[in-house]
Amino acid sequence: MQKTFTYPKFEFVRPPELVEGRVGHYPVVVVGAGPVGLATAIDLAQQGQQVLLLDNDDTVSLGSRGVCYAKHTLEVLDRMGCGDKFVRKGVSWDVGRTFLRESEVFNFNLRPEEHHHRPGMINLQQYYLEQYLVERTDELPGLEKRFKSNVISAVPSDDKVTVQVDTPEGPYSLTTDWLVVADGARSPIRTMLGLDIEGKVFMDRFLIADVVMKADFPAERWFWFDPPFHPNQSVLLHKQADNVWRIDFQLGWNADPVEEKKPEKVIPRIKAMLGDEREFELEWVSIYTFQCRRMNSFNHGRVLFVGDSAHQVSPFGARGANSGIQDADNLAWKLKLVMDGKAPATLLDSYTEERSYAADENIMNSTRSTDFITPKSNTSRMFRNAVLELAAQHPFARSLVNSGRLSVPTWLAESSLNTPDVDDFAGNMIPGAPMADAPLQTDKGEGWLLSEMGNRFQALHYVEDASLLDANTAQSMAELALSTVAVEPMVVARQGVAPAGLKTLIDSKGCIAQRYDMKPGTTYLSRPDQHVAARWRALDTSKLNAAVARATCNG
Ligand SMILES: O=C(O)CCc1cccc(O)c1
Repeated sequence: MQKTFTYPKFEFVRPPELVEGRVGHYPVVVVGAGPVGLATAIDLAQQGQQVLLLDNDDTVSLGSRGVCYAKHTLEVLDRMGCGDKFVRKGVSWDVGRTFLRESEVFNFNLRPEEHHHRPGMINLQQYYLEQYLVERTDELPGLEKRFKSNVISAVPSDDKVTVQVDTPEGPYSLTTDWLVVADGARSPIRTMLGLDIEGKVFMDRFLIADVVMKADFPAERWFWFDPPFHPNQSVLLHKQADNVWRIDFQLGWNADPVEEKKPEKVIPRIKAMLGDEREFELEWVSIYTFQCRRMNSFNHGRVLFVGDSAHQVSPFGARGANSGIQDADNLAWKLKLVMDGKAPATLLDSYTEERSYAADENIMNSTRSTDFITPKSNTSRMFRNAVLELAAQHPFARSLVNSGRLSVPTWLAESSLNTPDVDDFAGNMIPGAPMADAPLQTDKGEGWLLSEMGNRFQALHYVEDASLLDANTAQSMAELALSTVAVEPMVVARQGVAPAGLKTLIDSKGCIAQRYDMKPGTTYLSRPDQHVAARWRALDTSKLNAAVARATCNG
């Protein structure tokens, strides 16, 4: 199996610890070169941080566990300098359809409005995601990768973490100021540290069949309840790159995972679905069960947990890898400020605060979908079936159909890092919101708001005509860039070029003003991870500086 992808092999290179027989010290070590570890290492290295990335394997993910990458994840990957590659190779889609038997009962569109750069979702095999992220790491000086390097012990103390690494040429030790753990759902490091992860296991089994076939089905998510080709169970279909199609068959808890993986069991299931005439080849087959659970805290002194090591959900809604990449997005800028001495270590508590809030939202959505797909009792099954029967005719029932609510970024509305609104605003770009994209023009031509945002604090100040910005305002904006935690000032305008060399973003289609409810004088403060931190109807740099202090725990 696996005919469409050639696995890269990453060589083991003897590290200086083994060559020179010494204990190396590193400012930050990331363990695990899956999507989340790679993203964290990239984000830190992009900010000029020296990073060591350790992985126990020498290639990318065997088979494709993750499939769907959401619009927001693509925007994060854009900020990490590699979004285009994913969108070029991936299959973009916006529409999902849910069927009961052979009839469509419900559909959704992930991109209900125009003028966004990225699609609602792309589907791309996890091995491509990892390969492209590895390629991005190759472009970043200061990011060292070590493959075939298995962490066998991690001992934290007040001022460092001591790590033992096993390799094909023997073990060695190193120390690090910060250890970022991205070693997956079973997280050996979590176990080594005796830390718990709590939640529930779902009593169901699913078969993943990735098949290669030429099919002209649309690039949409199709989900069936009780289809004639797989009665009383559910089936999910997604198109991936290279004409690979992901089919998930619900099997029930009593299915034998060894038997069900055999081609002689899998192929008839696929033929029942696609018909005898359609030619296909099996690419990858796997059986999975899942859990919804999370750690109580994601930061433990100098050890920080990201992705599946910290929290897990069912695949329905594609909230696993997408939320893991948002962990990286949330953690990297905070850790960098702490490492640079520009923020206290308490800023890392806000990583747990914000990302455990997100994990709870993901677990809640994932649990609801799973309960709908796998009802726990006869009563729940009767209710579920009644909802499905009613949904085709009655809109009220449609909203109760739940085959997975697809990943969207978390609105960090409750975060202690936000400065609450004191002025009136319409719309949803509230403090804590992930910033909405919008088309614009710069002196380089047409572009997108989010391409101008991120990796630093920024202040967006709106005027009608940038050339009429008064000298005092321009001067106070320019001074924002000189603070310890620098804020890049930018002017958003319908026309004109701002004085004093301030960057001007032309809101060519009026979408920025509309999406952010901007009026002349409106000022937004955004965080390095493209979340809104604060906003006012007029620029007051003392309020803005206080909001930066609050967003960095310097207040
Ligand atoms: O469409 C969905 O809800 C998720 C699709 C998915 C994600 C990860 C694995 C998998 O087999 C299916």
